[in-house]
Amino acid sequence: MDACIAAIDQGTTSSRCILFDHDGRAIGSAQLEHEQIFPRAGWVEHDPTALWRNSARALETAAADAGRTVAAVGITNQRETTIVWDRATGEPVTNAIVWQDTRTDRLCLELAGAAGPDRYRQRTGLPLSTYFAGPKLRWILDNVAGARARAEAGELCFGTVDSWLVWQLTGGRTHVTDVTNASRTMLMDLRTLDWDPQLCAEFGVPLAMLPEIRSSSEVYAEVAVGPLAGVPIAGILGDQQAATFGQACLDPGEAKNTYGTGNFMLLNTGTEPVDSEHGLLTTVCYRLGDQAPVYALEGSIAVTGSLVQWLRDNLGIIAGAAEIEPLALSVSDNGGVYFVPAFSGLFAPRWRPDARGVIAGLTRYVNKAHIARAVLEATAFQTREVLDAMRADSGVELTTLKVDGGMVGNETLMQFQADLLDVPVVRPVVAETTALGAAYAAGLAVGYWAGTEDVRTNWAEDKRWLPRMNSAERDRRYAEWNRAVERTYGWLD
Ligand SMILES: Nc1ncnc2c1ncn2[C@@H]1O[C@H](COP(=O)(O)OP(=O)(O)O)[C@@H](O)[C@H]1O
Ligand SMILES: O=P(O)(O)OC[C@H](O)CO
Repeated sequence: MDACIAAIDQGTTSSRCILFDHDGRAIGSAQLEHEQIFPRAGWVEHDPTALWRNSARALETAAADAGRTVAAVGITNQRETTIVWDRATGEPVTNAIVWQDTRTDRLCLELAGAAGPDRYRQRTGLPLSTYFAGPKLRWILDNVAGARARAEAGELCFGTVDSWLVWQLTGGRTHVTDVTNASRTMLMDLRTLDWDPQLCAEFGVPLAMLPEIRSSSEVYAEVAVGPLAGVPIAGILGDQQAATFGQACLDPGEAKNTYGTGNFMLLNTGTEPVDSEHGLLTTVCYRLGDQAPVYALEGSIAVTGSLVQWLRDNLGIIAGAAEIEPLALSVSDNGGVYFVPAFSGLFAPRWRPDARGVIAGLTRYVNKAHIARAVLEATAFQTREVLDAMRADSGVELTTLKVDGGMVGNETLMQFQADLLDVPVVRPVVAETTALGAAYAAGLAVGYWAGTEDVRTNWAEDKRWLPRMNSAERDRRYAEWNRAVERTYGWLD
């Protein structure tokens, strides 16, 4: 039987492994959820050992079930989530601090100083925000007993989840990351693609604890533990960059939007970084071996699918995510309700750490179905803000928006999205584009696929939603949304 490529997708809510064949079709998978740990308001943690254990188990299970030879392993991961571990024992010094965690809000204000949050934007492409790994790493060094001294003595390693998984897969021999993940730390110079010693000094991060930055597609090492020992690890991409690659957005001007825990729209801008003046991030999209890096503009939204989970877990209005669609459709509109889920402040394009969530427009008339509708609409409205910023920064007018992620099974949301953007929304046959992108990166490095033309050829459309809302209605609703967003501002000092 033909060999296949395995992709580990270590995400915010679960770890999965998907196996792909030459046509880019999924031929097997396994998935395990892990605990979301909320020790205090604003704090979000994961147990690093659970992330590794679940990823390893998913890899082994998927490979055993498929019974095919695995030619290479690719890794894609929730980005920014920060792990520090002991170089000798592999023991984490504390839980992983997750990208959504806001404990570093005051630290970010201090680091910004009089220069403000855009102090490092030119060099890193990022505003100073709790979102990124640099401030989280600084927090660990400042707050975990003995961590700074041990880091300075070279005893500790830092990594985003990709680094952590490679370290574990190689039995502690290989400490690497790829350019896409490194570009989310605030410690890498976006143009040299290397750690910036001055930035590291300003963040108080010893260079000795940082992984080596490599491309997104090359053989880094072989798996050294478990039944897949000897298989090359040959691709690493942050999950949103992987989805962009898996969606075959390989030319400047092509974009995708992923609807998962949060939403992330990435626009390929080619081999030069484009500075954003409208609240987007400049990030590395991918780098294949020693080819020139490809950059992207990114609009990151912290809370979209996780608002559906919140409705399920915190309010109990639905028992499962799929129930939101029939509930929302049981009423003809949102009843005047707008739900702005600023649970971690607001990310792109507003970057308002002082904001907190608001449900606006409540009256005695409103019921849970209106709230469900407002929850779905919140994802589409936030995406509209990001697309407007993309347009303003790049001048690109998208002819279609490629979508993927867990929420795109929700047809009501997809139709509303097309209506609100006035752009057709297109879902591919393989909706697991994140894992697919990592598989392509790994498969290209070992010659399983010949070149990026294969990525393009394998992409196929499944369904398309065309805009059908009139512009007056679109403008009215968007104006109401904007009024609701303004009411979230200034809740925190
Ligand atoms: N039918 C649905 N309607 C709305 N949201 C959904 C639906 N199915 C799943 N979701 C949401 O999608 C998210 C899961 O998407 P996924 O891409 O697997 O996330 P991640 O990779 O961030 O873990 C969850 O937050 C869930 O609430
Ligand atoms: O795990 P996901 O799919 O929600 O992605 C999280 C992002 O990488 C955060 O930047």
